[in-house]
Amino acid sequence: MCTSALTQSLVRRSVRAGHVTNHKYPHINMDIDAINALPCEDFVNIFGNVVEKCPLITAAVWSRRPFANLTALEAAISEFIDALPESGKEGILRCYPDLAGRDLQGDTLTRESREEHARAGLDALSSGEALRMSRLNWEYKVRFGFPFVICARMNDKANILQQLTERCRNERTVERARGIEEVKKISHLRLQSLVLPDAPNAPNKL
Ligand SMILES: NC(=O)N[C@H]1NC(=O)NC1=O
Repeated sequence: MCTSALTQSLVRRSVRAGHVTNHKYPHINMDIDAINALPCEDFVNIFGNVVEKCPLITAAVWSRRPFANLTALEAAISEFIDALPESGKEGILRCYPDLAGRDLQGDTLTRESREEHARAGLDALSSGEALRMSRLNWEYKVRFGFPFVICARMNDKANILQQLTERCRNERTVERARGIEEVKKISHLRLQSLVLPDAPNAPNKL
């Protein structure tokens, strides 16, 4: 297991209701004070995939400590994203894998994304659904130059297919903003499940 996966697994196992010992730091509790005290490397190991494959955002936000609470940490991530030029926002969208795409088939999704796919039933599509999803994802990407992004944990596969069909008809600026809204929803749930693993939407409830 790589350091990042190990740290995340330790934190998931050891953090309960935001106040239980983190095994990597036996002397501290992983409440907001403990999060604020993390060195950058560990902060990034734990929170680096809150925005998919964008640990740079986590490393940048680390310098905004101390955070009053988890909401403040989430707000710092959102503000960082909002301050990016449009090309930066599109870059973030391009870091997300296609839903039910090549990474799912090749088992190369990140842990978070794999759990989100499973939550929406995207790992169990019929061949007809898989074909439709693949065509629409391709059509969307050709039209906009970035992949369709939606918070899978807040939708089921039927809903995702419907949204994908409808959103293909939008203007590029509308879709860029819409995609970033979805990125923030995904980040919110990822943060919650890291720090509050007993939350109703946490992946360990699968
Ligand atoms: N393309 C896309 O929306 N991907 C993502 N959505 C989600 O909830 N997890 C992802 O990886």
